[in-house]
Amino acid sequence: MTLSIWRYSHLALAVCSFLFLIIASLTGIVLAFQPINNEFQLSSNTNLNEIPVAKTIDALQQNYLEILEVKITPSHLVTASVITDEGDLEEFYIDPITTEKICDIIPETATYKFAKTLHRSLFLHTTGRIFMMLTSFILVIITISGFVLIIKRQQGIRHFFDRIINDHFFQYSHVYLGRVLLIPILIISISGVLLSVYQLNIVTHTVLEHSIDEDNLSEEPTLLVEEFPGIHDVYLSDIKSIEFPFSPDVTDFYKFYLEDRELVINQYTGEVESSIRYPFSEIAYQWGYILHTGESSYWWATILLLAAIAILFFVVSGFKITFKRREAKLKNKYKRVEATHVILVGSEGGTTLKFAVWLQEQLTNNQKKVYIDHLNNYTHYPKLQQLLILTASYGVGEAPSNASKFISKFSNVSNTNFQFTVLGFGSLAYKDYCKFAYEVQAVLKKSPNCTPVLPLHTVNNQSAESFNQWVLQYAEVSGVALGNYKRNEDAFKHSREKEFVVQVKTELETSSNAFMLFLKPTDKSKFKSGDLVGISPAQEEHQRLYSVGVLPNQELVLSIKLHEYGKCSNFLNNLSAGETIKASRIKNKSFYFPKRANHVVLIATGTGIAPFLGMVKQNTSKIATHLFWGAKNSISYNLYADIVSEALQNKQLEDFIPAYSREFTEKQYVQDKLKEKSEWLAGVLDSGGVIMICGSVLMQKDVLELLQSICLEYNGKPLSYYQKKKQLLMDCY
Ligand SMILES: Cc1cc2nc3c(=O)[nH]c(=O)nc-3n(C[C@H](O)[C@H](O)[C@H](O)COP(=O)(O)O)c2cc1C
Repeated sequence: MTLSIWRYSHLALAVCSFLFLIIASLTGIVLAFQPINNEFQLSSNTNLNEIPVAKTIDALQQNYLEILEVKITPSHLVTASVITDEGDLEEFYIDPITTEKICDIIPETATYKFAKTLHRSLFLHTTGRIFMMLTSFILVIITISGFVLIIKRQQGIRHFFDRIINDHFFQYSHVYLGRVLLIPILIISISGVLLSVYQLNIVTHTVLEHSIDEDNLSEEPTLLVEEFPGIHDVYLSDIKSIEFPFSPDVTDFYKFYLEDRELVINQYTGEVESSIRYPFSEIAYQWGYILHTGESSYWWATILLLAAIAILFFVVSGFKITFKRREAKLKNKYKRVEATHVILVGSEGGTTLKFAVWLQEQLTNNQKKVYIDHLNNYTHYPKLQQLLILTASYGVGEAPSNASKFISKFSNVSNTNFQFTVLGFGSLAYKDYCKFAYEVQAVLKKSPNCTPVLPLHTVNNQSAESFNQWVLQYAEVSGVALGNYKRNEDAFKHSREKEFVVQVKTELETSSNAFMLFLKPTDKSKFKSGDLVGISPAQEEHQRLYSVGVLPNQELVLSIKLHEYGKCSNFLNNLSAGETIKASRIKNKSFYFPKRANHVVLIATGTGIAPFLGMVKQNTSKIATHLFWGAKNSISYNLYADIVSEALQNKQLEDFIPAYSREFTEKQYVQDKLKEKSEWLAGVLDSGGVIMICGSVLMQKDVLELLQSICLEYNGKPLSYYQKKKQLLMDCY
């Protein structure tokens, strides 16, 4: 709930102000160039904090007839207003030591002037200034709410700079840049408000009143400026400007405007006749000016420039994220009161909605009267037969904002007997994997008039494969013909299809119903073990993905389970050596064998062993590698025996630990074998070792639960700690 308040305020404020933010950023980019440009054109190596101000005044008085004023610009350049020997009043940049003219003051370009007025007041005078002040203020709140959202997303301030988990480009970069530029943007916006407050005269500049006893002013002893006691430790870097005495009258003074105070100096004796510190408001204004304009430093101006560009990017990416959330619209053909099948969705980022909308379409095609809605809108459905819930988890295993009221509503609304099924969408990168879906399942299960049609099914990282597994099970129990959900093609980068020659197609191993296929690319293959290969059994058919191992001779090893009605597995099973097929590579960078690790533990069931066969064969640096493999019986092992035993002999594999579920009277699963080695596994993770899991999601779920308890018991850390450090790699389907 709190998450959505922050999110809505972040979004609502951005929507209200985005036009002004775009104007402010674009003009800010132009304005930031001025200090950078000046600095490049006139930069000198002179260090103003090494030049006593008296020395410069002395030199000026020798070189010019009369001096009116000297200014130090925020970018540390020195200008002088002087009367020249020709009697002309001129203002120019001077060398701070010789006081010779360097060049005329560079006039502001028309573009700069235009940008400045637009930036400050939109050419609308006071009204425009008020708008720009409000824009700056809104930007402060947007930045703060963004900061809170990042903390919530990263699950705590301690994890603020941790890896950003599983997201599309715009979401990822929005968070990434937000973290990097948070402080500069906060500074820009706060200082913008401050400057506007002064421009609008809400706060006025303080005029310091010096009270000097003019009757007691002395002209004795007359000293050279160099000997003035009042300024002997004042350097050019301390000064903003100096006004020179207008006449030789003792009541005309040198007026020094320093960073923190004003000094009035007797032009004869050099005594300080008055010194007044600026009030805090004036110092704050000065800082606000320097920080907002970047005029004091080339580096800061560059950061401001980047921040202004980033604000433009935030506007674009923010809208992209919002539109993505709203991409899948919930539209209904049937009314709530006539629906027999109700799909309720819990989604924050919008991806779960896509799965739900697809399911609605499939059920409608099967002549079901379907009604789809957000979980929060749960209500009475008079004809309800089946309730299908698809929900993501957020925060720390909490409900997405459109599902936060579901559990309380469920206990207050009554529906007559109905069946239900819950599908949890989540990410194993979070320690509370699909927790909200489990909560929903538990609540429904407790209710006497609800009957589950299937056990809870979870989908990691929006895996289409995993969702399709549920689709198959659901189709079977409910007797409806559902299609195959196609993954979002953007999520995976397919390369072009290429030709592969079948080297070997093994016989079908009947106890596991699996076979192996060895493919050789016709050109230079760039596959790596762990990549996926996409094969379509016929044109127009969508690709099926298989995890591949790559042998040292660049042959691809695939291990395939034959499904009775599986088009692709039958197509592949009917191949023979010498035939050519087309396939494409899908890079799977997050599932490559580590280049460096003291131990690697490989865990697979059934055909999930394929990528590991390639990995061990290419383990030339002989990293201590341990393979746990689960299957029905030892006969299933025959398919892989040659490769595994050769790797064991060559020390590319340290040990092979099989677990057979139907070999002995006592069933053994891969997690049982892992449990026997709990302490050792904890040590492997603690010392930087890597665990890789490939195979079924059901095995994956059990293994992860076990690893989680091992990590907590022995290392006092959750499994997600190691996952974030890339010590847990998974490819399960
Ligand atoms: C900030 C944030 C927090 C998340 N927290 C969890 C969590 O606690 N448990 C979980 O299983 N998944 C978590 N996820 C992953 C999402 O549930 C998962 O990506 C889901 O598919 C998103 O679906 P949606 O786009 O429909 O919201 C989180 C994702 C984000 C961005």
